[in-house]
Amino acid sequence: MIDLRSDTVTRPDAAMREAARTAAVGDDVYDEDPTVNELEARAAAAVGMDAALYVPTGTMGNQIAARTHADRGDELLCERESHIYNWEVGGLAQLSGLQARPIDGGARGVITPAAVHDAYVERTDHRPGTGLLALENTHNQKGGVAITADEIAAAAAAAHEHDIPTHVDGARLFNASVALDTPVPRLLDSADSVMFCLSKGLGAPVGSMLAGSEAFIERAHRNRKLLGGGMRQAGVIAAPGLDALDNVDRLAADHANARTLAAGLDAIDGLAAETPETNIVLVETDRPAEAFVEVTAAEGVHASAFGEHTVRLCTHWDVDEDDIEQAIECVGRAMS
Ligand SMILES: Cc1ncc(COP(=O)(O)O)c(CN[C@H](C(=O)O)[C@H](C)O)c1O
Repeated sequence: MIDLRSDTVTRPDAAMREAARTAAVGDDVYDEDPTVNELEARAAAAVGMDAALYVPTGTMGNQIAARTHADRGDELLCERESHIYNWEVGGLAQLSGLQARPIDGGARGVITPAAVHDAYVERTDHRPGTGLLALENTHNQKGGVAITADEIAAAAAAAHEHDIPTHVDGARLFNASVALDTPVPRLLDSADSVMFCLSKGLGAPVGSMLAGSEAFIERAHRNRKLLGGGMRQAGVIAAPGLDALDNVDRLAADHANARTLAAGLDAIDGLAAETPETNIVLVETDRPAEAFVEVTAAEGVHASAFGEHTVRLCTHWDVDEDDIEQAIECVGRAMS
């Protein structure tokens, strides 16, 4: 089975397993786990922010950011098809009492300064004020679109005109960095916080990083405990994350495989796939997406239904060029 459902399915390599086995550990609730502390320092440096916090999942990282930046009853501006709005179980409302105000970011999921100004709400006795702007890079639902540093900075600058912070859901930010040949800190020039995943294309089995100012991370640390994310000897799962930070350059192979996959699928009757910007391929199919997923699974390829006639396939480090060629053949048989 060639598993292209997501890059969340990546499995740790031998080096990661050895790092986990030999990790120095301590009680991270008391900030005494040396491996977690090393990972947090390296992650902060990698994104150009003052501090970072190790969290079990990207969802928790985003939800901690929302709760830390905004107050109960605030509005959070986000893109209409963003993960924080669509795929986190209504956590903004459930966990933080926030009201999401989704903005249509168009074909590429880019929120413009004008859209920020239009959506901003000043807090009054009648209106909930805007408390946070949440951006997403790369944009998952739009097909892994890599949003440029200037586009991120322009939206964040508009938010800052209203004294609103900007959080970047950077689950795949390193994919954007590689695709745009832009250093990650440049992609975050005007952002106030970022969450990025170690557990997706970077290959770690568990974990994401939330980064921002020292003061923000101190408050986020307490909100992580509130949400049950205070961990003990977490060095065992954090150690592979240190390896993951050394894996960034290999993302280019995932992007090349995605381009090959998209071209191969686009040549199959009944399918249409645009050239991907990163590791996510969106395929429009002439049959219901669920039916496509079912028949391709029977032929040995796992994909994800991402819309009525839209299927998502993600490349990642457990899939090589031969797998991609095989996947194209399998889908061709499924469509014949
Ligand atoms: C942009 C973005 N931000 C946050 C998350 C949440 O990360 P985790 O909670 O799964 O670690 C995801 C995971 N995305 C998963 C996937 O793509 O298969 C599913 C949809 O939740 C994401 O794509």
